[in-house]
Amino acid sequence: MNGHVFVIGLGLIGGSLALCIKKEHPDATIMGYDVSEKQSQLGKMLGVIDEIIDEIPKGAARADLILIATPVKEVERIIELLCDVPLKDNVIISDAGSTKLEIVKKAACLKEKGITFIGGHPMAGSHKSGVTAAKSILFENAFYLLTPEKDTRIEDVEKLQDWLMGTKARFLQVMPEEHDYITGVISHFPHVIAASLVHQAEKTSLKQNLITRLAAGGFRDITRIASSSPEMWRDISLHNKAVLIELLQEWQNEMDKVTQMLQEEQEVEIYEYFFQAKRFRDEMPIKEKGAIPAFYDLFVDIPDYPGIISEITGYLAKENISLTNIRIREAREGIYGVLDISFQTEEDREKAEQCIKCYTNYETSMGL
Ligand SMILES: NC(=O)C1=CN([C@@H]2O[C@H](COP(=O)(O)OP(=O)(O)OC[C@H]3O[C@@H](n4cnc5c(N)ncnc54)[C@H](O)[C@@H]3O)[C@@H](O)[C@H]2O)C=CC1
Ligand SMILES: O=C(O)C(=O)Cc1ccc(O)cc1
Repeated sequence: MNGHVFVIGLGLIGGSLALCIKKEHPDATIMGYDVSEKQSQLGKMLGVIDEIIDEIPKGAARADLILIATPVKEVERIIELLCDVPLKDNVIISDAGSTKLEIVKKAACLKEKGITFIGGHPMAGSHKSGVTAAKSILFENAFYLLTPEKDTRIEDVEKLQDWLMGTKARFLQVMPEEHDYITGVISHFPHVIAASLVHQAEKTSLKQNLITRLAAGGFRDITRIASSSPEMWRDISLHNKAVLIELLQEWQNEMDKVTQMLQEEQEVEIYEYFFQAKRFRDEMPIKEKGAIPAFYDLFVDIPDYPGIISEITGYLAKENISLTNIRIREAREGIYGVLDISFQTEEDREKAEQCIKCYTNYETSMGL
């Protein structure tokens, strides 16, 4: 397709969407605006966008497609602004926010002006932020939820999907309320729990300093998402507070039951609690994209001695496994470091894990 695409918010998601659109529609002009000049400059330097826009109205007036990929409270403010500026009659506006109900409500002013707004949410991403983390394969095979209204023209939904074809995502239409409940359960609530586990570890580590040093494996996996942008998650939590409060109440009731099972040493019930959780989780299509992040990173605990990186990359090369990036993430107590190796596919990551297990005794994990 030919035309002007205006991406507002050049972070992980906005940058990745821009790359996907450029790949599929090389004749399109991608304009980008970010409140942070640094992100805009980086976006241009990395070839994520063709043109930097310095004020939203300037880009909006020329756009055939506007994609808003800022934190969700900012999405609302930007929609308000777009309601008051000149736009092309046939422009399509969409967003990538993790919540939909408040955003779709806010977009009523666009509808009054005869402008098409279709809520969107690509269900893949990561705890990383910023345009430098953007990549065109981020959404491949992931679900991409759209929330058109009953009277949204089918041609407009199709046009939006055509623009977004390069994501190679699977589009699915849902109602905004339904969207916020589902993502509340599978994404927003787990985020609150991950943050709470980290808080608990921090508090307890004041009394017992071995806690942070020994926190690895399961703790690392279950809390990886707590390293995501606090600004983004503040906004998501406020937008979806009704769902989150309901889920927190249910969770507290369940934790009361677990407390009771432990106090009364109810062996059978405790076994069942873990068994039923394992059964349901094992049946979930959790390996599919959308359920897990699209960054195929493998973390390897490595001893701190010269030549360790070339030793590991040597093993991977021997097995013909290509990596896309490698860096040391942290050094612990001057003894261990964590090597963060990124791969193009899940298959490569799994092969690498086997390879490192085969050649070394170093511990590996999928999340930091
Ligand atoms: N990170 C993830 O895995 C996913 C995030 N989302 C949603 O996508 C949106 C963007 O998230 P990320 O790209 O991860 O965040 P990010 O932090 O990487 O990027 C957000 C960008 O928006 C910019 N920004 C903030 N306010 C702005 C404003 N008023 N005008 C212009 N730019 C502004 C920031 O400077 C930043 O560069 C959020 O709404 C988030 O809920 C959706 C799917 C996955
Ligand atoms: O990092 C992860 O595992 C994520 O779950 C990323 C993510 C964050 C927010 C979304 O709305 C969708 C996906």
